[in-house]
Amino acid sequence: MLKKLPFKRSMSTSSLSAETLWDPKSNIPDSIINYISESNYSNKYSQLNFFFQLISLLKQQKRTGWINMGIPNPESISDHMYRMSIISMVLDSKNFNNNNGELIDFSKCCKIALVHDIAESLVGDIVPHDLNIDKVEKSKREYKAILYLCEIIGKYSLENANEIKELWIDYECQRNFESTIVKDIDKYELLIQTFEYERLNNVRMDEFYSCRKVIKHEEIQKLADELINQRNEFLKLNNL
Ligand SMILES: Nc1nc2c(ncn2[C@H]2C[C@H](O)[C@@H](COP(=O)(O)O)O2)c(=O)[nH]1
Ligand SMILES: [Mn+2]
Repeated sequence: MLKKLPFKRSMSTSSLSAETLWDPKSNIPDSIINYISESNYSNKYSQLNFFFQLISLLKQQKRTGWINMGIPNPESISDHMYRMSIISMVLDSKNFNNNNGELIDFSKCCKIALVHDIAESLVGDIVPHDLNIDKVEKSKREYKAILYLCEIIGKYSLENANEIKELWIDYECQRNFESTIVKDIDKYELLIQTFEYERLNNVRMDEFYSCRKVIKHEEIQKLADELINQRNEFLKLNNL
């Protein structure tokens, strides 16, 4: 169950590193860099304001999967994470069983949903099977990006920075029950959005439904299957 980061990680957090030539700072657009001179970095509030400007990149960047399909006005990365956090708030924990009787912390699911793609602010939204960037390089870049983002937050609150970093690693390594639920929600949310774009554009995008087979938790399988039934009705009605 415990999956490791797909690259070597030394034990002590202080010397963690992800060997890649890619540098988070090189991906910060001039629109942000130009308005924050080095001198303004002096206090913790300017650091936090800088971090919040970096989060804007999640609101601005549209999800690559939709761009590649030519979907007009596609959702952003943060749109995706927002609905995932709402789904985490609504799901009934009584319908999830982690086999060892522990209570599932859905507020943790909510937090994981909100941070799981935060590194994409600087790395970008890389689609599965991207021919230019393999999974290991993607993970290294995202890990370097989360360390960079949390270093900035840490200038204001080391505790909160560490929480965000650990929640992100929870998801990346799927190292607890909550993160496996959020992984399922990530796929289910993609299905919801796919069906919505199919209806809006009167097209079918079959390839996105392949993610149904990796949804593990029965409650989310039920939600996904109900959505797919509705989608199949839509395809029939519209001869697609
Ligand atoms: N063309 C496809 N794109 C896909 C598929 N599954 C996900 N995606 C897209 C959606 C996002 O743009 C990006 C990754 O999303 P994460 O939430 O995992 O960061 O890839 C697919 O089957 N086909
Ligand atoms: Mn995601």
